[in-house]
Amino acid sequence: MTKVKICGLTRLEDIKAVNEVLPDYVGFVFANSRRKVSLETAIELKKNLNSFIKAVGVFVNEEPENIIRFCKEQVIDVIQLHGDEKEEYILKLKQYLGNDIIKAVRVKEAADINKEARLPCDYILLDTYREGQYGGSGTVFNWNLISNVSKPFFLAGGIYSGNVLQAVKQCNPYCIDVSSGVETDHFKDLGKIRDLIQKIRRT
Ligand SMILES: O=C(O)c1ccccc1N[C@@H]1O[C@H](COP(=O)(O)O)[C@@H](O)[C@H]1O
Repeated sequence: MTKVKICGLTRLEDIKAVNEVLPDYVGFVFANSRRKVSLETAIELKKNLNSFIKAVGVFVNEEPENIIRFCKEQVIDVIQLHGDEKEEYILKLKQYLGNDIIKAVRVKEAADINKEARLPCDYILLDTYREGQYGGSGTVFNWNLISNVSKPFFLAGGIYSGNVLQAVKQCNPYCIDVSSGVETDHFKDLGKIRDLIQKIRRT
């Protein structure tokens, strides 16, 4: 079954919401964003998170030493690199950490996808390219650009309960990744999260 990641949790009530519906992953954004959380907040959120849910740390061009520190604090289980990180950067993290690594690709053209899939990461994440913004755009990209991806991939960018079934059917991702599409007035909305997860799990 297609897995689900709910990204950009910031409050204890978000944690209570996901504990009810058990997505496979949740994301804590440590990059510049209105969803950014501090290490201290993330520690508190993770303490209250159901242990079946994996916590993903979302970073953009972060110092590797900080990522290593966050992993050692056991705040995150999986690392999501959503910036311009290259092969040497990923290899450096791999040298010190056993955590799975997801590398985001902001897709402009089909060739971008398998170029990034050759990086020494465990998964890639396909997201919308938007000038001047690394992620959380709430915008869909052209899914027709996806074909024969050589690694399991997360599909992100503007997914919500109204297009998630089409996304699963057309793209067959390993995991659906959603942030803006399960928010109301910039905060996570349990009704929207529940609706999305129910739709995926009925497929
Ligand atoms: O969510 C953010 O604010 C964010 C900031 C910087 C990098 C990545 C970010 N989130 C990731 O963006 C995608 C798509 O989100 P959306 O559903 O279109 O809002 C997702 O992978 C988030 O992990």
